[in-house]
Amino acid sequence: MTKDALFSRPQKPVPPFEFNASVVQVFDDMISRSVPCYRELICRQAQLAAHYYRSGTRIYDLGCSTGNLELAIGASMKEGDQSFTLIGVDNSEPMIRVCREHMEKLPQGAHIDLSCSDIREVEMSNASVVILNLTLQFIPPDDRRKLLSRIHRALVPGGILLLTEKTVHAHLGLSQMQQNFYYRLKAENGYSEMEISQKREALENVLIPETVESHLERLTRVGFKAVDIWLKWFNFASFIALKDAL
Ligand SMILES: Nc1ncnc2c1ncn2[C@@H]1O[C@H](C[S@+](CC[C@H]([NH3+])C(=O)[O-])CC(=O)[O-])[C@@H](O)[C@H]1O
Ligand SMILES: O=C(O)C(=O)Cc1ccccc1
Repeated sequence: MTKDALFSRPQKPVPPFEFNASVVQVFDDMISRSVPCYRELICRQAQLAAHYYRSGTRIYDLGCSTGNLELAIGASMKEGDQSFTLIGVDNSEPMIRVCREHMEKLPQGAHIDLSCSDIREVEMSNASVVILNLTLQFIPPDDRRKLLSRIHRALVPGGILLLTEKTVHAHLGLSQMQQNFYYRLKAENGYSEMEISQKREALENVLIPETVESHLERLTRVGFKAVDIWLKWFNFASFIALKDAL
């Protein structure tokens, strides 16, 4: 795994963050050192996907990156010896290229289609599971409700959305405390003050977090009947939203 040192040297100015070939090359190191509980997120969301998957339907992984969830879902399904159909979508061509290489490791029975597209444009239907794992935060806020509404419509009865996001808190003091603990985690994971500061600048207006309350309100408004927060770490939250209350 290539170590992420993309922000270790001074950049003047720091360019806006993008999922280009340089980021893809260090992505697995970057995300595992920058997202708290990342391995837990991958493992449990894969198990949840296997639990709720219905034969004859689809799983959509929106913002699939290098395919970590695809591989974990394959492993979880293998336990139940299920074949499944998964559509992975990402608009970064280098990401999809690496994801395609990783799909070679999937067990028999996995039917994976990868699409290099914008998730706001992708057609979705007959889904029992849709996953937005750290992706909605990169979608302009004005486009988020329409996307979530399309996801809700694409789900079959009993279908679920798994949504994980970086968040902010409505109370300024709590928000600052959460951010301080987050930057402490990054420092504990080996990032320098310069890397933390330059990454923050690069993500300004690129990664736009919202409050937990905003996510809950929007999920209910687009029609999800039951929502739970199954994991939370300071300024990161993972939601499971059920299309029906059953
Ligand atoms: N409009 C868009 N359309 C399609 N893809 C997009 C768009 N905007 C961003 N992306 C893609 O969304 C992904 C966000 S990373 C997801 C991690 C992954 N889910 C994982 O489980 O490892 C999260 C992170 O790096 O913090 C990147 O691959 C982008 O190219
Ligand atoms: O929010 C941050 O400071 C991050 O570093 C999150 C992140 C992780 C991986 C790619 C892009 C952003």
